[in-house]
Amino acid sequence: MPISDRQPKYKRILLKLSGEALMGDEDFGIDPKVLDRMALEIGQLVGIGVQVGIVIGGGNLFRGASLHAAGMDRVTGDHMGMLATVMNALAMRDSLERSNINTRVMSAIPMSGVVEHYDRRKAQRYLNGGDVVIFSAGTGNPFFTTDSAACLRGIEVEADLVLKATKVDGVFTDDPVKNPDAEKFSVLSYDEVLIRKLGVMDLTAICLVRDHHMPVRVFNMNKTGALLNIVVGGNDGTLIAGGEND
Ligand SMILES: Nc1ncnc2c1ncn2[C@@H]1O[C@H](COP(=O)(O)OP(=O)(O)O)[C@@H](O)[C@H]1O
Ligand SMILES: O=c1ccn([C@@H]2O[C@H](COP(=O)(O)OP(=O)(O)O)[C@@H](O)[C@H]2O)c(=O)[nH]1
Repeated sequence: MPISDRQPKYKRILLKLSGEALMGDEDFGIDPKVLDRMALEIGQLVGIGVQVGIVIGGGNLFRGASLHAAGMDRVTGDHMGMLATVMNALAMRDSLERSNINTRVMSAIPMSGVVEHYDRRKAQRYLNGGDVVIFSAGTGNPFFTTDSAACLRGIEVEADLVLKATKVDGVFTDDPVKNPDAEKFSVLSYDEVLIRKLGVMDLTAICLVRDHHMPVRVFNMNKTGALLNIVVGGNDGTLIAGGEND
């Protein structure tokens, strides 16, 4: 049976796309080819009835910590980083809508006339109606990351799973980009991620999902079809879930 004919395992997911993933092979900015490929894969989920929320990062444009390292005030840098995520969200919406996928962009920072202000109940209504909802501007607060925003929004809108799309195949014993001997985990508890200091997500995000029992799957977005496969019950990447409190 083709995957696209299979029943989804999850009704509602929250997909975290890093800003860097949108760069493709470029050093900065957005590669429209990458956006269109992502739109195609997201459209496959919508096509089998999965409700999709998305949080996009901004690391392809600005990161507060890097701007601060270069001398800028940290909060100003974080504001720039959050605005960068809104630009990415607009580009993603454009690509999704060109693929005939109804898409809403909400922002944690009010931006009247450009995008809607984030409203949880409205977001849930849009998701129930089959629209893709992109949650932009992170949490709206400095000193947080879009990984934390993805976990927060996933918990708030009662997603069944947070999916973190990365450039690597999952969570490893060490950064696989730097250490070719690193080994991949198929399943990990939240506490193992914290105790082993596995750097794939920041600690704030991991603590949040642990406290609210939200499962997270880390997977490689460059593998065509991996996203759809996971949503129909496949085991691509690494599942972070469970532990003593579950
Ligand atoms: N233990 C680990 N397992 C997997 N990836 C790790 C680990 N430690 C660090 N990383 C790095 O984390 C990155 C994934 O995080 P991501 O949010 O996509 O990147 P970034 O933080 O650069 O935006 C991977 O590209 C990988 O290089
Ligand atoms: O709740 C948030 C989310 C993001 N950011 C800022 O936005 C930047 C871009 O987000 P992130 O680094 O998480 O993007 P990604 O790594 O996913 O591309 C961050 O570096 C922060 O400066 C922030 O201040 N608060």
